[in-house]
Formats: sequence, C-alpha cells, structure tokens
Amino acid sequence: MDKHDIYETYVEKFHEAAAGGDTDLLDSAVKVLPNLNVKNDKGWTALMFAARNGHANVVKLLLDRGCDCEVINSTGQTALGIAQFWNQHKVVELLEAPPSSSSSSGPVLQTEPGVTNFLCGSPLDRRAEKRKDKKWLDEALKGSSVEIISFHNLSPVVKKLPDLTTKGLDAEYRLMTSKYADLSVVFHNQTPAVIFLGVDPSGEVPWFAVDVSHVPEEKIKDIHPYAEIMGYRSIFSFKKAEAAICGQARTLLAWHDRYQFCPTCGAKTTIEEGGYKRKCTDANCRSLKGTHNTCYPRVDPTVIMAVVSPDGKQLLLGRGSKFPPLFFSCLAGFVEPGESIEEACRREVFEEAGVCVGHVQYHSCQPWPMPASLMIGCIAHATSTDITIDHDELEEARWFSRQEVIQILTSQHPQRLSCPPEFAIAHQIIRSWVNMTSNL
Ligand SMILES: NC(=O)C1=CN([C@@H]2O[C@H](COP(=O)(O)OP(=O)(O)OC[C@H]3O[C@@H](n4cnc5c(N)ncnc54)[C@H](OP(=O)(O)O)[C@@H]3O)[C@@H](O)[C@H]2O)C=CC1
Ligand SMILES: [Mg+2]
Ligand SMILES: [Mg+2]
Ligand SMILES: [Mg+2]
Ligand SMILES: [Zn+2]
Repeated sequence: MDKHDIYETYVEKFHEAAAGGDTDLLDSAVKVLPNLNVKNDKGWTALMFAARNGHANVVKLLLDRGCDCEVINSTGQTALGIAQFWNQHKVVELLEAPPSSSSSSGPVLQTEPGVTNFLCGSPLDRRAEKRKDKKWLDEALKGSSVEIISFHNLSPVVKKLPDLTTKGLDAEYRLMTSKYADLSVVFHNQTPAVIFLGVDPSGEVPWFAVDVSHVPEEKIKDIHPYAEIMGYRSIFSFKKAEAAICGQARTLLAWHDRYQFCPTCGAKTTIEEGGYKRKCTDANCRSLKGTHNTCYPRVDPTVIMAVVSPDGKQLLLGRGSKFPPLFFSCLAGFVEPGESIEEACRREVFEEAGVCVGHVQYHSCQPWPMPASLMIGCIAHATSTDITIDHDELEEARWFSRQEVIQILTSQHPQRLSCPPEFAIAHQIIRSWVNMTSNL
C-alpha cells in the first residue's frame, strides 16, 4: 500500500465511523486526518454521513472539532439539508444556526422539531376556546406579559438592532413586539383590528397582532425609536418561528382589510372572536342563517408541483411573464371548486404547459400569506413530454436535466438560471426530487 492508499483507507474508515455512529473509531481517525471536511467521490463528508443516519452525538463531536456545516455534496446538499430530508430532528436542531446573540433583545421561540417548510410550525397554541371570552382577551391584551406585533398596510413593523450597526455590521431586523401601554398612538380614539394569535409554549405569554395602518409612518417611531417598515418581504428574513406567527397574522389582517362589508347584503360587518370571524350588522341578513362560511377568514388551496418526466430523468419548470429574468419555478395554480388536489395538478399543468400528468404524490404544504394561499406541494408524474405554453400565464416552460436542476439550486448554472430560495415550497419540492434520485 502506498501513502495515498493508506490515506484513502483512513478517509473511508472515518466516513464509516461517522455513518455508523462509532465515536471510538471516529476519535482515532480524527487524530490522524489533517482535513475533517474530506469528501468521498460523491462529495459526502463525515458530518453528512452522521447527519444522514441521525447520530446526533457524532454530529456534535464533529462540530466541536470545527467541521464545516456549509460544505455541499455533488447534488448540492448540506449536512442540514440531508438531516431535514431524512427527518433526523435532533441533528436538524444541532445544525440549524443557533439564535444570534442579538436575539436576546426579544422573545426567542422555536418551531416544532421536524418542521422544514418556512412559514409552518408556529410555536403558539391558538387556544381557540378563548376567542369568545371577551374579558380574558381584554385582560390578556393589556397585561404585562403580552407580546403584540404590529402591521402597517400588511407589512410587519420591524426593529433595527442598533448594537449591530454600531459594531460596523450590516443592519439586522427583527420583528417588533410591544406592550399595550407602548401603543397609545395606535389605540387613541381608534379601534383597529386586533387578532389573538395564541399563547407561547410556557402558557404565560399571549400574542396579539394589531393593524396600525391608520398611524402615519413617521409616527410609528413613537411606538419604538428603532421601528421601521421594510415591506412584507421582511417576513422572509425572520427566524422560522417568528415568520410563522407573522404569516398567520398577515393572512387574517388582509382578510379584515378586504371584508369590511357583508358579501351577502352589503351591510357593515364587525370583527368578532379574537379576529377569527366577521359578523353582518343586519340582523335579517341571510349570511347569519345556515352555514356561516362568509364570516370566516378565507384560505385558498393552491397546488404547486414538481413535474417529473415519464423516464424520471427531467423536471418541468416554467417562467411566469412577471418573473425576474432567468428565474424558473414550479408550475402552480389555484384549486377550483369541485376539484381534488390531483385533478387541480393535472388541469393546471395541462392548461399552462400542455403536458399530461398521471400519478400525483403529495409532498408537503406551506401557508403563503400573500394573502391567503395554502400551497399544496406535490410531485407530479408526467405521461407526455411535448410542451404547449399558455402565453397568458407563462413566458417559457422546459424540461431540465437533474444536473441542470442541481446547478440552478446551487447557483452554479452556466447561464445563471435561478429558482425560488429555500423559504419557498417551490425550492423544497425541487430539492426533494433531486434528493430522491441521489445515492449515498
Ligand atoms: N410559495 C411558493 O413557492 C409559490 C407560491 N406561488 C403562489 O401561488 C399562487 C397561485 O399561482 P398562480 O400560478 O398565480 O395561479 P393560477 O395558475 O391559477 O393562475 C392565476 C390566475 O388565477 C386567478 N386567481 C387569483 N386568485 C384566485 C383564486 N383565489 N382562485 C382562483 N383563481 C384565482 C388570477 O386572476 P386575475 O388575473 O384576476 O388576478 C390569475 O388569472 C400565487 O398566489 C403565488 O403567489 C406560486 C409559486 C411559488
Ligand atoms: Mg399558475
Ligand atoms: Mg394556471
Ligand atoms: Mg388557475
Ligand atoms: Zn349581511
């Protein structure tokens, strides 16, 4: 055996030890290997093997020794992506970036383990039984333990963290939370929409959202000196738990904003039940009899699909006419009345790209608060490949090879094609197709 072969054997043993959770063997390999991020021929590192098989103790040991969790394998996966795909919750927790030191300036909440899609997994317990208890709601809103988030024209009010900017770092924004007493500028002579969002995991802290659109933007600083309004897209920069809470609040506030009048008789409606209902003020209105479905917040089921070619080797992606240049995504569309999820997938793919779809497999979903979609992510298996585009909706649609999809996902495409970022379910279902067809 020459030197190179001996080294290769050590690397193999190192990876085997990580994959098998053998910490003794790992310890001895660590002592002789100069590079702990060494990859096998598919780009896998020891950290990835340990993450794949859920060995949290090995992951911790490797992280303590300085292993790099940003390394990607030849299919563009990080150790975290691998752990998420294989549902290794403990490893996901270890690999997810720990809350930065700045998070001490606000409540720290975590999503449920195993929740991978952004905007899902709110840590709040909605406590629906409290929504009719006006006295409890009023005391909770005005109590000292409350956390109230504010929205200005459906954008969350954020707080610029001053300590970071003075250290010369880029500004960081966090969701602003307030107490009722801080919000005198909001409640003075006004009754803005207030939503009861739920109670935090300790059971002690009620969360509310309030619409502050009636307060002029320059007066928002009276609530908090570092308050800013950065547009609704700031939700995507929040930590998962905060983003999920914000999504819930935004969908409800958008509904209140648009449903001020009864869709049945046109009379004014009032906000009820902690913000989860609107009631017509005309006692004779038909909307108050029978099924009250005009009184409840709407959720629009929407299918979004990774369409796989009949030979399983290619993925269909499209470009909407309003997309930024070079940007491709999954086809998507609203579910219509009287339609199943599978039927909506088949209809939308045929309408938009002329491709026939057979089997449809549910993947996961994502509440999308712009304003009220529930994105139902599917893997759809095509039975034809010819493309005929509906130019009203798409500018282009084409089949991409697995290699090209990996290049797009990892921002390495030679023509700089791109796709939605990780926070969008589109990204997750595309990645899932890549992962399904990848080998260790
Ligand atoms: N989270 C993610 O990863 C992604 C999310 N999405 C979201 O998916 C949603 C749907 O995708 P899209 O391709 O636009 O849908 P469709 O393919 O169904 O096409 C949009 C059309 O539907 C009409 N429409 C709007 N709202 C509704 C509704 N509630 N029910 C039925 N039809 C409606 C629009 O009409 P009009 O012309 O009158 O507006 C428009 O003509 C979008 O809101 C988008 O934000 C899309 C891709 C990725
Ligand atoms: Mg569409
Ligand atoms: Mg469509
Ligand atoms: Mg449609
Ligand atoms: Zn009415």
